[in-house]
Amino acid sequence: MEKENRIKVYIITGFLGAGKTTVLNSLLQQLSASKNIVIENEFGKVNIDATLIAGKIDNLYELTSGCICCSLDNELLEVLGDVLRMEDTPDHVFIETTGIADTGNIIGMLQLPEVTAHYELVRTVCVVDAENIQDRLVQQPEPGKQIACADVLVINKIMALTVPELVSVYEMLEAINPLAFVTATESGELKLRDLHAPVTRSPIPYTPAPVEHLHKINTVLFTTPDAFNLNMLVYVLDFHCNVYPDQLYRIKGYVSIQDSDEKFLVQSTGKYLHITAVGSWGEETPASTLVFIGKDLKSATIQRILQPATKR
Ligand SMILES: Nc1nc2c(ncn2[C@@H]2O[C@H](COP(=O)(O)OP(=O)(O)OP(=O)(O)O)[C@@H](O)[C@H]2O)c(=O)[nH]1
Repeated sequence: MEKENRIKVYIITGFLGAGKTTVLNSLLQQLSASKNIVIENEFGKVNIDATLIAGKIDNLYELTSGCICCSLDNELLEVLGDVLRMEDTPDHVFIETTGIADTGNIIGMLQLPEVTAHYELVRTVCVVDAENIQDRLVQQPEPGKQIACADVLVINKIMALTVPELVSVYEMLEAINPLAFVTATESGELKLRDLHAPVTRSPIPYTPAPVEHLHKINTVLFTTPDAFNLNMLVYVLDFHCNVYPDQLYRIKGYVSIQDSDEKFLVQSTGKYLHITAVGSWGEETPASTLVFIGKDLKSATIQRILQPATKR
C-alpha cells in the first residue's frame, strides 16, 4: 500500500472512567462523512462500552478476551488483518484501550513492519479525569504510562475544578509528557483540529509484556435476573463508591428496576454515581449486569453488598 493511502489509526487511552468512550463519540460525530471502524477492548468479559458508542461507525470489533496490551493471542493484529480483507477498507480505525492498558505496548504493535505497511498510527490520545488523576497517579502505575506515551492529552471533566487546580493538573501532565499537545474540556469533546495539533514524538520500542496479567486491578461481574430496588441500589453503590474510592474505581452496566419497564444504565467513576433510565428493553429479557473494576475486589463481597438491594 502507498504510504499516503495507509489506513489512519488513532488510539484512545486513559484510566478507568476517564471519558475515553465520550471522547471517541465526539470524534466519530465529527467524522460522520468517513468510513470509521472502532476496536473496543474491554477489561472483563462483558463489553458495556460497545453499547455506549453513539457516533457513526461502519464496524465495531469487541475484544474481550483480555487486555490487548499484554495478551499473547494477538487479537488486535488479527482484527487489523481482517480489516484489510474488507471489500471497502475504512478511512479511520479507532482503538479504545482498556482503562488499565499499557499503551506503549499497543503503540509498539502498530509499529511492527507488517502493520506499518498498511496502517499509519496518526495520534495516541490520552483522556485524563481532571478530578482524580492526581490520586490515581499515586495509586497505580498505568495512568502515568498512558500519559507518557500520548500525543494528545485531553483533560476531561474540568467543571469540578477551580482554576488553580486545573493549572496544577496541567503542570503535572506537562512534567510527565512535555511533548504532548494538551487540551481541556468540560464535556469530553475533542476537536479534530486539536486531535491533529502538531506534536513531537519519541519512538517507542515494542517490548511485549509477559503473558501473566501485569495489572493489579481486577474485575467482578455481577448478574441477576432479579430487579433492583432503585433507592437501595443507589444507597449501597453510592456508599461504597464514597467509602472505598481507593479500592473501587469503576462500576458500569445495565440494571432492571422494580416496578419499571425501563432499562437503567449505571456508571460510576471515583465517588460519582449516575443511574439513568435509557429506554425500553425492547426484545431483551430484563436482567441486571454490573461490572465492578478495582483493586482486590472479591466476588463474594459484591454479592453480599448487592443482594439486599434486590429485596422489595
Ligand atoms: N462531568 C463529566 N462527565 C463525563 C465527561 N466525560 C465522561 N463523563 C462521564 O464519566 C463516565 C465515564 O465516561 P466514559 O466515556 O464511559 O469513560 P471511559 O474512559 O470510556 O470508561 P472505561 O472504558 O470504563 O474505562 C460516564 O458516566 C460519563 O457520563 C465529562 O466531560 N464531564
